[in-house]
Amino acid sequence: MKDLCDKLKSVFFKSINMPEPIEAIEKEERYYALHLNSYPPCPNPTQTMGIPPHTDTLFFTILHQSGNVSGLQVHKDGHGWVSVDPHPGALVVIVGDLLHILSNARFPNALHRAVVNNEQKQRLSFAYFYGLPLDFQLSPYLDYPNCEGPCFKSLKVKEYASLKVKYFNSALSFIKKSG
Ligand SMILES: O=C(O)CCC(=O)C(=O)O
Ligand SMILES: [Fe+2]
Repeated sequence: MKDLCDKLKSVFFKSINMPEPIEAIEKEERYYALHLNSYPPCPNPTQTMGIPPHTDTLFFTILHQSGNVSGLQVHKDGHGWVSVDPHPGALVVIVGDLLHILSNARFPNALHRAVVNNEQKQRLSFAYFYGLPLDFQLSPYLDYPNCEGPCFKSLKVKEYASLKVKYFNSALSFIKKSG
Protein backbone atom coordinates (compact mmCIF):
# COMPACT_ATOMS: atom_id res chain seq x y z
CA MET A 1 0.00 0.00 0.00
CA LYS A 2 2.86 2.38 0.84
CA ASP A 3 4.38 1.75 -2.60
CA LEU A 4 1.07 2.46 -4.31
CA CYS A 5 0.71 5.66 -2.28
CA ASP A 6 4.23 6.81 -3.14
CA LYS A 7 3.55 6.21 -6.84
CA LEU A 8 0.23 8.02 -6.68
CA LYS A 9 1.85 10.92 -4.82
CA SER A 10 4.35 11.26 -7.69
CA VAL A 11 1.52 11.23 -10.24
CA PHE A 12 -0.24 14.01 -8.35
CA PHE A 13 2.94 16.08 -8.03
CA LYS A 14 3.61 15.66 -11.73
CA SER A 15 0.09 16.73 -12.62
CA ILE A 16 0.47 19.99 -10.70
CA ASN A 17 3.93 20.49 -12.32
CA MET A 18 5.66 20.24 -8.97
CA PRO A 19 9.23 19.00 -9.41
CA GLU A 20 10.29 15.92 -7.45
CA PRO A 21 11.90 14.74 -5.27
CA ILE A 22 10.87 17.20 -2.61
CA GLU A 23 13.50 16.79 0.05
CA ALA A 24 11.27 17.87 2.93
CA ILE A 25 8.88 15.06 2.04
CA GLU A 26 11.39 12.35 1.20
CA LYS A 27 13.55 12.73 4.31
CA GLU A 28 10.74 12.97 6.89
CA GLU A 29 8.36 10.30 8.04
CA ARG A 30 5.10 10.47 6.08
CA TYR A 31 1.83 9.96 7.88
CA TYR A 32 -0.24 6.92 7.02
CA ALA A 33 -3.40 5.78 8.76
CA LEU A 34 -5.91 3.02 8.12
CA HIS A 35 -9.56 3.37 9.15
CA LEU A 36 -11.81 0.34 9.13
CA ASN A 37 -15.45 1.44 8.90
CA SER A 38 -18.34 -0.90 9.68
CA TYR A 39 -21.94 0.10 8.99
CA PRO A 40 -24.49 -2.39 10.31
CA PRO A 41 -27.90 -2.54 8.59
CA CYS A 42 -30.15 0.16 9.97
CA PRO A 43 -33.97 -0.08 10.35
CA ASN A 44 -34.35 3.66 9.80
CA PRO A 45 -31.68 4.78 7.32
CA THR A 46 -33.19 8.19 6.58
CA GLN A 47 -32.79 9.14 10.25
CA THR A 48 -29.20 7.92 10.55
CA MET A 49 -25.92 8.92 8.97
CA GLY A 50 -23.00 6.50 8.58
CA ILE A 51 -20.36 9.25 8.32
CA PRO A 52 -21.52 12.88 8.02
CA PRO A 53 -20.36 15.09 5.11
CA HIS A 54 -16.66 15.91 5.30
CA THR A 55 -13.52 16.33 3.26
CA ASP A 56 -10.52 14.19 4.12
CA THR A 57 -7.79 16.25 5.76
CA LEU A 58 -4.68 14.65 4.32
CA PHE A 59 -3.12 14.49 0.83
CA PHE A 60 -5.32 11.72 -0.55
CA THR A 61 -7.27 8.67 0.59
CA ILE A 62 -7.45 5.26 -1.05
CA LEU A 63 -10.79 3.64 -0.25
CA HIS A 64 -11.79 0.01 -0.67
CA GLN A 65 -15.51 -0.77 -0.45
CA SER A 66 -15.96 -4.36 0.55
CA GLY A 67 -18.67 -6.63 -0.90
CA ASN A 68 -21.35 -5.18 -3.09
CA VAL A 69 -22.92 -2.75 -0.65
CA SER A 70 -23.26 0.91 -1.64
CA GLY A 71 -22.98 3.75 0.84
CA LEU A 72 -20.33 6.22 -0.31
CA GLN A 73 -21.71 9.44 -1.78
CA VAL A 74 -19.87 12.43 -3.23
CA HIS A 75 -21.32 15.91 -3.47
CA LYS A 76 -21.29 17.20 -7.03
CA ASP A 77 -22.11 20.83 -7.75
CA GLY A 78 -25.42 21.06 -9.57
CA HIS A 79 -26.25 17.38 -8.95
CA GLY A 80 -26.28 17.02 -5.16
CA TRP A 81 -25.27 13.70 -3.55
CA VAL A 82 -24.13 11.11 -6.08
CA SER A 83 -23.47 7.45 -5.16
CA VAL A 84 -20.04 5.99 -5.81
CA ASP A 85 -20.97 2.33 -6.06
CA PRO A 86 -18.43 -0.42 -5.41
CA HIS A 87 -16.89 -2.17 -8.41
CA PRO A 88 -15.02 -5.46 -7.98
CA GLY A 89 -11.28 -4.82 -7.91
CA ALA A 90 -11.64 -1.03 -7.98
CA LEU A 91 -10.28 1.40 -5.41
CA VAL A 92 -11.61 4.93 -4.95
CA VAL A 93 -9.07 7.76 -4.68
CA ILE A 94 -10.30 10.79 -2.75
CA VAL A 95 -8.44 14.11 -3.00
CA GLY A 96 -7.82 15.55 0.44
CA ASP A 97 -7.40 19.08 1.76
CA LEU A 98 -3.58 19.10 1.61
CA LEU A 99 -3.57 18.31 -2.12
CA HIS A 100 -6.33 20.87 -2.65
CA ILE A 101 -4.17 23.55 -0.98
CA LEU A 102 -0.91 22.54 -2.67
CA SER A 103 -2.56 22.45 -6.11
CA ASN A 104 -3.96 25.95 -5.48
CA ALA A 105 -7.51 24.51 -5.67
CA ARG A 106 -6.95 22.90 -9.10
CA PHE A 107 -7.75 19.54 -7.50
CA PRO A 108 -11.06 19.87 -5.65
CA ASN A 109 -11.19 18.17 -2.26
CA ALA A 110 -14.20 15.91 -2.50
CA LEU A 111 -17.02 16.51 -0.03
CA HIS A 112 -18.31 13.00 0.74
CA ARG A 113 -20.36 11.05 3.25
CA ALA A 114 -21.44 7.47 3.93
CA VAL A 115 -25.09 6.51 4.23
CA VAL A 116 -26.53 3.34 5.76
CA ASN A 117 -29.07 0.88 4.36
CA ASN A 118 -31.92 -1.25 5.68
CA GLU A 119 -31.30 -4.15 3.31
CA GLN A 120 -29.94 -6.39 6.06
CA LYS A 121 -26.43 -5.99 4.68
CA GLN A 122 -23.49 -4.89 6.74
CA ARG A 123 -21.18 -2.57 4.84
CA LEU A 124 -17.43 -2.45 5.37
CA SER A 125 -15.01 0.10 3.98
CA PHE A 126 -11.25 0.47 4.40
CA ALA A 127 -9.82 3.97 4.13
CA TYR A 128 -6.06 4.39 3.80
CA PHE A 129 -5.00 8.00 4.41
CA TYR A 130 -1.76 9.31 2.98
CA GLY A 131 -0.36 12.43 4.62
CA LEU A 132 2.67 14.69 4.36
CA PRO A 133 5.22 15.35 7.15
CA LEU A 134 3.76 17.54 9.90
CA ASP A 135 6.48 20.18 9.46
CA PHE A 136 6.06 20.37 5.70
CA GLN A 137 5.32 23.93 4.55
CA LEU A 138 2.15 23.91 2.49
CA SER A 139 2.45 26.67 -0.07
CA PRO A 140 0.13 26.59 -3.07
CA TYR A 141 2.19 25.72 -6.14
CA LEU A 142 1.79 28.55 -8.64
CA ASP A 143 3.92 27.59 -11.61
CA TYR A 144 1.16 26.92 -14.16
CA PRO A 145 -0.40 28.85 -17.06
CA ASN A 146 -2.86 31.65 -16.23
CA CYS A 147 -2.26 31.37 -12.50
CA GLU A 148 -3.88 34.33 -10.76
CA GLY A 149 -1.96 34.06 -7.51
CA PRO A 150 -2.37 31.92 -4.41
CA CYS A 151 -5.87 31.01 -3.23
CA PHE A 152 -4.55 30.06 0.22
CA LYS A 153 -2.11 31.37 2.79
CA SER A 154 1.01 29.29 3.31
CA LEU A 155 1.16 27.23 6.52
CA LYS A 156 2.60 24.03 7.96
CA VAL A 157 0.72 20.73 7.72
CA LYS A 158 0.44 20.62 11.53
CA GLU A 159 -1.06 24.12 11.59
CA TYR A 160 -3.69 23.10 9.06
CA ALA A 161 -4.40 19.90 11.00
CA SER A 162 -5.07 21.97 14.15
CA LEU A 163 -7.44 24.23 12.24
CA LYS A 164 -9.28 21.16 10.93
CA VAL A 165 -9.66 19.70 14.42
CA LYS A 166 -11.03 23.01 15.67
CA TYR A 167 -13.20 24.13 12.76
CA PHE A 168 -13.83 20.88 10.83
CA ASN A 169 -15.37 21.61 7.38
CA SER A 170 -14.82 25.38 7.77
CA ALA A 171 -11.04 25.08 8.27
CA LEU A 172 -10.18 26.08 4.70
CA SER A 173 -12.08 29.34 5.01
CA PHE A 174 -9.49 30.48 7.62
CA ILE A 175 -6.63 30.25 5.12
CA LYS A 176 -8.48 31.35 1.97
CA LYS A 177 -7.14 34.55 0.46
CA SER A 178 -9.83 37.06 -0.31
CA GLY A 179 -10.20 38.60 -3.79
O1 LIG B 1 -17.19 4.37 4.22
C1 LIG B 1 -17.00 5.13 3.28
O2 LIG B 1 -17.31 4.87 2.12
C2 LIG B 1 -16.36 6.48 3.51
C3 LIG B 1 -15.36 6.50 4.64
C4 LIG B 1 -14.75 7.85 4.81
O3 LIG B 1 -15.13 8.80 4.20
C5 LIG B 1 -13.63 8.03 5.75
O4 LIG B 1 -13.25 7.08 6.47
O5 LIG B 1 -13.08 9.16 5.79
FE1 LIG C 1 -13.67 10.41 4.22
